[in-house]
Amino acid sequence: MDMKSNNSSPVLTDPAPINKSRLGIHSNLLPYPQSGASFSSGKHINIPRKKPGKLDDVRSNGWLDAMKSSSPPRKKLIKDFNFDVAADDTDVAYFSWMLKYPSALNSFEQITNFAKNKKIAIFLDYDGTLSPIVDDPDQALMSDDMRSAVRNVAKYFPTAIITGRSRDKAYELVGLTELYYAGSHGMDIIGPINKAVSNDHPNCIKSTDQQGKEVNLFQPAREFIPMIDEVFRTLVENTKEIKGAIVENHKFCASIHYRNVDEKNWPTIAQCVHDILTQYPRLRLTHGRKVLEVRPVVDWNKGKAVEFLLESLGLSNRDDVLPIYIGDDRSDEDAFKVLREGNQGYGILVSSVPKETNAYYSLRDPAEVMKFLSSLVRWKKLGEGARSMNNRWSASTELDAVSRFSEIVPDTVIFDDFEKFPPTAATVSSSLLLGILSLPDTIFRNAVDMALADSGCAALENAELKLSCFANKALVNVGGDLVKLVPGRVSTEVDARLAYDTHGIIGKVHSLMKLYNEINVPPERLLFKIPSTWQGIEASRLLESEGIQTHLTFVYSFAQAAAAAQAGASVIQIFVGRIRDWARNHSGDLEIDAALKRGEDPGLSLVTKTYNYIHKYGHKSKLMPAAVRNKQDLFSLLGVDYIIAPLKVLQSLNESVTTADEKYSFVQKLSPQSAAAYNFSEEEFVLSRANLGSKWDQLSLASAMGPAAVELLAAGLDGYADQSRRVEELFSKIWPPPNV
Ligand SMILES: O=P(O)(O)OC[C@H]1O[C@H](O[C@H]2O[C@H](CO)[C@@H](O)[C@H](O)[C@H]2O)[C@H](O)[C@@H](O)[C@@H]1O
Repeated sequence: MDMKSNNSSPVLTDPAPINKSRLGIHSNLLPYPQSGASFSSGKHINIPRKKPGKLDDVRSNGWLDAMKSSSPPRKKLIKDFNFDVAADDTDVAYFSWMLKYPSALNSFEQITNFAKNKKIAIFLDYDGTLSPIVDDPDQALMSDDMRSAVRNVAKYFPTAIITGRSRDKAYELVGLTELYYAGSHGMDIIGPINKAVSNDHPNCIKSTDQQGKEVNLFQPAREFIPMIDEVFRTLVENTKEIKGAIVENHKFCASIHYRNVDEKNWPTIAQCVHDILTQYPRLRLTHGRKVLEVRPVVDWNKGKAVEFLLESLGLSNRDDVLPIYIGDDRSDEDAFKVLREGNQGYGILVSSVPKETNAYYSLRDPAEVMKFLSSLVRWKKLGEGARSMNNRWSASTELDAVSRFSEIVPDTVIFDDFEKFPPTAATVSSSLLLGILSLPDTIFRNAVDMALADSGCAALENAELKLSCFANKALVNVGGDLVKLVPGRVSTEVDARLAYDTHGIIGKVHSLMKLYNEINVPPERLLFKIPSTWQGIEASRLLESEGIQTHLTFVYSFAQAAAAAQAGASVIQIFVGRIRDWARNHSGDLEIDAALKRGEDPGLSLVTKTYNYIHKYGHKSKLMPAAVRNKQDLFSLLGVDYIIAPLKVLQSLNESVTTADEKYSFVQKLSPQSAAAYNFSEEEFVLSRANLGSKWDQLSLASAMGPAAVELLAAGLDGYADQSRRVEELFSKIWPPPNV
C-alpha cells in the first residue's frame, strides 16, 4: 500500500533532511573539516565572522515551514466507542500508517520471538519518549512509574539514555545510576571501560562517573565547548525581548525553544539562529520539536552513539544481540537508520500521528513506551517460553487476572475499540468484507479496492470465476494487512459453499496460500478456517499433513471435536453460547441432555470435555471457545488456550479491579493435569472413537452428531454461504470501479 500516493493523506512528512540549502549556508562553507583533527581542547577558537543575513533568508530557505511542522498537533478526541462506528479520519490514517509501522505492543510476540536466544540492549530517548512533551522543558519530568519501569529494564538488559539534553541534565531528570547516559545527541557519552574502544577513539578518555566508578568518557566535539558557550550567550542576549523564547546550553549544542513564542515572532527566532550560523560556519542547525538546535559540524549523532555504546558493551557486530531504540524525535532517526541499515535491531518511533520514519515499529506515547518496557521485563522474568501476550493489560484488573490463564482474543476487528483492546489474532471473512464495503472509510478499504483492480481477475471471461477471484484477492489483501496489525495468527475463512467438498476446500486453501505467498505473508502467520463437516475435517487432516495450519469451526458436538483433534487441526472452535441457546429452546440431543442432567451448561461442558480429550490423548490442537456471553463463562474456562470474548465482556473485566486476594481466587479450571485425571465414560470413549482403530467416515460422524450439532452446523453454513454470495453480488455491482 503506497501511503504517500494520496495527496490528501494526513501523513506528516518531515521536511527534507537537513542539507546545505535548508541551512542557508553557501556551498563553499560545507562540508567543514572534521573537528577532532583540527582543534585541540582548551585552545582559543578563531571564529570567522560574517555579515548577518536578512529575514527573507529564513522564509525562502524553508526554515519557517520546518518550524511549523516540527511537532504533531494535539489529537482531536471525537469518537464514541460505544457505538458501532468506523474510526474517524484521524484514526483511519493512523491505523493505515500502523500497517507500515505496526504497534510494538501488538507485535510484542514477534519481537520477542526474534529476541529468543539474543541479548537485548535498550536505547531510550528522553523527551517525548520517557516524559511527555510539555511547554516548559524544565517541567518535562518522568513519572515514578516510568522510572521504575526503566530501572527494571536496566536490571535485565544493558540500557542507555540517548538524548539531546546535556548528559548532566539527563542524569538529573532520570536519576538512575544503573544506566549509561549519552547527552547532547550522543556527543557526550559515558560508557563502560573498554580498552579497545578507547584505543580506536582518540577522544575517549578514562574518567569517573557520579558514583566514582571508572568509566570511558567520549566527547567527540570537546573543542566546541567554548564556541557553544559563546553561542548560547549570544542567543540568550539576542532573544531576550522575545516572549516565551527559552535558550538551553547542552554543552555540545545550544537549543532555542519557540513552543511558547507567538508565531509572528518565529521569523525573528529563526533569524537569530540564521545569523549565528552565518557567523559560525562550523556549526549547523537541526530541527527538534518546536526547538532549533545549533550543533557542531561533526560526523556524530545518536546513531553513532548507539554504535559506540554497543562497541563499548562488547555487543557490536554480533548476531546474538538485538538492540532496540525507542525515540520520538527527528534526531532519533539517525539511530533508527543505523539499526535498519545494519539489519541489527528495531527502531520504535513514539508518535500519535503518522510520520515518515526509519523505525520498524511504533508506540503512541510514553504510556505505551512504559507498557512495552514492562512487558519486556515480564517476558524476561517469565522466561522465553512463557505466553507473553497474556500480560498485555494492567496488573490490577480482572482482565489481567484472567489473562494469566488463557489468551483472551477480543472479538473485534475494525469497527470496535481497537485501541483499548488491540486484537491479538484476527479472522478475515466474507462478513468482514461486507463490513468494509458498507462503510465509507476503513483502514482495509484500500486492500479491497486493490483486489478489484486486479488485472489477472479482470481478464477472466467467466463471470463466476472472475468474482470468486476478486473475493480471494480481497480476503488475502485484507488478511495481509491484518497480519501486520495483530501479533497472532490471521485466520482466513474458506468459502462455506465448499463445506461438503474436501478437494474443493484443499484447492481453495492452496490458491489462497499462493496469493499470501505473493504478498510475502509467511505460512506460520496463517490459519485457514474450515467448517467441521466430515469433508472439512478430512481437508484439515490432509492440509495439516502438508504443514498448512487449519482452524476447524462450527464444532457443536463431542464427535466433531474428537474428529477434529484426531485430524490434527491446529485450532478447534466451539460456540459455547449457541449450544446453550439451542438447549434452551429444544430437547432430544443426548449429549446436551446428559450435560443438563449433571447440572452443567452444555456449551461449557463440551469445551471442558474436548480440552480434556485433547490433553489426555496428546493431540496438538489448541482449543478456542467462542460465543461466550458473560464473565462467568470466561471464568469457567480459565486455562483453555484461547477465549474469544466480546468487547462488552472485556470492558466489564477491565473495569473491575481485583484486590491481591481476589486475584489469587481466579482458579484455573482446565489444565493438562486435570485432563490427565479425567475419566471418560464408556459412552464418551466410544463416541470419541478413541478405541477404534478406524478413522471417522462420513456416516459414523453423521450418526454421532446429535440434532443440535446438525442444526447449528447447517445454520452456520447457511449464514457463511449467504455472506459469500453477498460479497460477490456487491463486487459485481461495483466492478469495474471508476479507476479500472
Ligand atoms: O533527544 P530528546 O531527549 O528527545 O531531547 C530533545 C529535546 O527535548 C527537549 O525539548 C522537547 O521537550 C520539551 C519538554 O517536553 C518541549 O518543551 C520542547 O518543545 C521539545 O522540543 C529539550 O528541552 C531539548 O533541549 C532537547 O534537545
